[in-house]
Amino acid sequence: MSESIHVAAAVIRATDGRVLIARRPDDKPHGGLWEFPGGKVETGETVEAALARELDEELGIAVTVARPLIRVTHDYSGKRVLLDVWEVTGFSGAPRGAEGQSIVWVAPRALTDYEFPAANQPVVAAARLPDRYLVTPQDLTAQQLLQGVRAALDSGIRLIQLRAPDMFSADYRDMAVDAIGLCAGRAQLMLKGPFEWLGDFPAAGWHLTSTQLREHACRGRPFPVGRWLAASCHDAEELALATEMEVDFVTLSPIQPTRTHPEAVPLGWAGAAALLDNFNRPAYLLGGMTPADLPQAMQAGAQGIASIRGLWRV
Ligand SMILES: Nc1nc2c([nH]c(=O)n2[C@@H]2O[C@H](COP(=O)(O)OP(=O)(O)OP(=O)(O)O)[C@@H](O)[C@H]2O)c(=O)[nH]1
Ligand SMILES: [Mg+2]
Repeated sequence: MSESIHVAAAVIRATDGRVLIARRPDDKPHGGLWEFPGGKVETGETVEAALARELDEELGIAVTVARPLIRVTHDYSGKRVLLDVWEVTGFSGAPRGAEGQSIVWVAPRALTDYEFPAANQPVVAAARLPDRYLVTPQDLTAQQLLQGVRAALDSGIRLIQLRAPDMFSADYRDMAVDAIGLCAGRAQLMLKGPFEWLGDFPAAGWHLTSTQLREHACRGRPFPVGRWLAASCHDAEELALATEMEVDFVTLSPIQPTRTHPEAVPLGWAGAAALLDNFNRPAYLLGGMTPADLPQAMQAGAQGIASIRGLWRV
């Protein structure tokens, strides 16, 4: 396989959450499309150094805080590009189009209104997703669950999976309607349930079990891009199925031993990092994770952490 071109790119985030994008000059490859500022890593240069140099050259800013966000490999008709994307949350200077390019600050959900090069779809997903994914605990009443969801929203949680494997279907469906109402405009709710329910909750995203993934992956995405689709993965084979099904993001588990699945063999940090190295979409590490694990999860190539006990406040 040919060497890929290593590119450092930045999702630059303002304190209000908006993201900076730039329009590629007409005379460059993918001219006229929008991009995350950045450019090619030079020989002997670290990615972080390349990122700092490119953002100085292209925008006239100096990076002070950055974290790895996502690495995406893409094949542009024979030319392989490795987009090494960092989230920049601290910088000095006021960004300007130093090479004459237009720049614009965009709310994360509005990023989908802009046209990016083909490699960027998972990068746009990563830029829109938070670093914490709350999964609700089992063995609670609907009232306890909704109270916990309210508390989570107040604590800043923006992505929630309504998991209640022991609840009767009718009760789960009623609770889902209430949870969708609570989350409206504040957080993205992901539901879990049979495929037959997909059409019943259009405001909610869908989180597939690994069993559903194995069963349905060959048929591709069950609904178009624009509504969030996620899947639970545990190994390379399931990650490959998630790619085949074109999910927007995954959970990868278990990282550490957990009470929910005591029989499962943990992947460990190194195992997770190795799996994510060959995976091109945002992934949340799950299994014994707490917010204190966020830096290490990001170093392992993850979007962040997913957790039940580590993020549940009541
Ligand atoms: N910076 C950047 N490059 C991207 C993105 N998406 C994407 O496919 N690319 C591709 O990555 C490669 C790097 O491009 P670049 O043109 O920014 O490189 P550069 O700043 O070093 O420019 P130069 O070659 O004119 O010196 C190009 O093939 C470009 O199309 C993106 O979001 N940001
Ligand atoms: Mg560039």
